[in-house]
Amino acid sequence: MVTVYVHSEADNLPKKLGQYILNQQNKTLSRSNTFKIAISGGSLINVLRLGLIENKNISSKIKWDHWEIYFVDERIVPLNHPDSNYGAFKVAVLDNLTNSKLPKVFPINESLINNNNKSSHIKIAEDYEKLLPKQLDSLLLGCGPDGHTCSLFPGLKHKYLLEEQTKRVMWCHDSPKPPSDRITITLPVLNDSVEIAFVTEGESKQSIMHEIFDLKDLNLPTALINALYGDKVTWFVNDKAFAKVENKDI
Ligand SMILES: O=C1O[C@H](COP(=O)(O)O)[C@@H](O)[C@H](O)[C@H]1O
Repeated sequence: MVTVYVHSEADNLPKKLGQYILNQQNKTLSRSNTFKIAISGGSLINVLRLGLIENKNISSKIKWDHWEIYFVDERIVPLNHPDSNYGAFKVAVLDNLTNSKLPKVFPINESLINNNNKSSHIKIAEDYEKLLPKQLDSLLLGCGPDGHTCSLFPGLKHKYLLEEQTKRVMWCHDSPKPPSDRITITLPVLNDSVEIAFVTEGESKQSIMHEIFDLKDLNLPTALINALYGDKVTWFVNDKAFAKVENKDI
């Protein structure tokens, strides 16, 4: 069963998420030297800045030099492009790390980008798959208003991504949300990970939260992940996003 934390403004969702990540870090580093985490783009990035950089109580306890940071999905654009998930994370978080204890960060190989070239897109996905460890300690995911997460989109056109059982990273083409070409992790990576957290805020997510938590529509990648991996899934949502969910006793 999934765990859901619903936060009001005063509860401070970024602080709660920061505390959760810190606990994951400490738990992992008590048995290993490296904390391997994969993050999303979109609205999550600003929550990470607030929770891990601005919150000094938490930031002082983050052992960045023991972190390996990967991306659950990435748009196939140069790393300094405004649509790059790595680029957004760099500006919001990495550029604020002032001491020498920096994490190892694994962006896509931008030298492989060759515009509109199908085989180069596939190569970028294959190259990223080689970088990914067998097991990630923590996955931090977003949820789009259409129920997508990573670049796993609902609908027949993108079913090939959700159905993939072998490849761990795939090229997502014709993304309904621009940019059109992306790479994304697939379900085997979610299956192998230790913990999964979703972060969702705002009114624009109200309808989709109802579809995920009340209707449990398994055509939605997010609802499917709840059903498949519920025991290791935690949702951090704010009260605005959760306002239309009827079954609040999850
Ligand atoms: O395109 C993307 O969207 C999702 C959701 O973003 P959000 O801004 O609605 O939270 C994000 O998780 C994913 O990484 C990103 O590439």
